[in-house]
Amino acid sequence: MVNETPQVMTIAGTDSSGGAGMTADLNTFAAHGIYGANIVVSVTAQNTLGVQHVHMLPPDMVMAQLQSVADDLAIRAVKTGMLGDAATVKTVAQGLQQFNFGPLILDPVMVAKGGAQLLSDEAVATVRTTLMPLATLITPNIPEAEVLTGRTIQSPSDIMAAADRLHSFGTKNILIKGGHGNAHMVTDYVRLENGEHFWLQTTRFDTPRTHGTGDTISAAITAQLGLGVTLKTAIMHAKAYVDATIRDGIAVGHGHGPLNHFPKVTAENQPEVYDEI
Ligand SMILES: Nc1ncnc2c1ncn2[C@@H]1O[C@H](COP(=O)(O)OP(=O)(O)O)[C@@H](O)[C@H]1O
Ligand SMILES: Cc1ncc(COP(=O)(O)OP(=O)(O)O)c(N)n1
Repeated sequence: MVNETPQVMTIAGTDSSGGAGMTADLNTFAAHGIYGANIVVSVTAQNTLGVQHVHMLPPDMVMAQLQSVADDLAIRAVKTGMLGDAATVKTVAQGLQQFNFGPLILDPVMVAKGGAQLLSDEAVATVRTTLMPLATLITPNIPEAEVLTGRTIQSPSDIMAAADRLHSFGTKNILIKGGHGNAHMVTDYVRLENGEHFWLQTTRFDTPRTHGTGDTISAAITAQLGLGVTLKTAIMHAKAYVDATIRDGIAVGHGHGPLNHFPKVTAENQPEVYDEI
């Protein structure tokens, strides 16, 4: 008898250039040796220069995909990426309550690196009220954390206050990603359900080839959870992995280029961990 292959799932939009969204998620799952199911909510015409067109799938088609997977597969962890609009957010929340797909990693994708809006303004409140209470972990970047909390973030204490506020919306664990800006170091902040909190710091790579970093770290966490590690270990592995995907880069396109989802991970990729910064 063959042991069941571990399975995880992404609920996201496609990226025709293959760098972000569902492709980044599936490549990340494959790089971790875990099987990935995929629920498509939107199709984007997109390249490394920007997003040219977005087509949302009807909510009943999203629900039909969720039903099909639930009827047959054994999903151990699920992540959401680009969800686009309030109707889709509501449908996904309904599906996640109806079916058991394991822990939810909520990547609240709002704006692509090129500036295109990937979540409508009215959908932000829906994410807050319907998905955040279901999520095991939310992974906003700084601008997304500002929108979700309604507060400006300018300092480490602002980041910690934002994490507390995000926690008050019902999400158990928080990872605020620090890729935006141009400081010499990139610093992510983690606040866990047990009250533990710490900063993860790595050297910033001075490169435009960072398309899909947010998708990739959240997919790596999802993959690790599917493989059975603790959330803290999953976050540490995922941080080292995303660092390697940038460090061991590839040259594709003329703008914000994609990552190398099959990189060499070395000791250099391990983040420094600080209780305070
Ligand atoms: N230039 C960079 N060098 C090193 N790490 C980066 C760089 N840009 C982003 N990261 C890391 O990639 C992950 C995703 O961060 P971020 O870019 O803020 O997310 P998003 O893609 O959602 O905007 C974080 O762990 C962040 O620290
Ligand atoms: C279809 C789709 N989904 C998500 C994104 C944004 O991905 P993210 O990982 O947040 O990365 P950047 O584009 O900001 O690097 C996208 N562009 N398209």
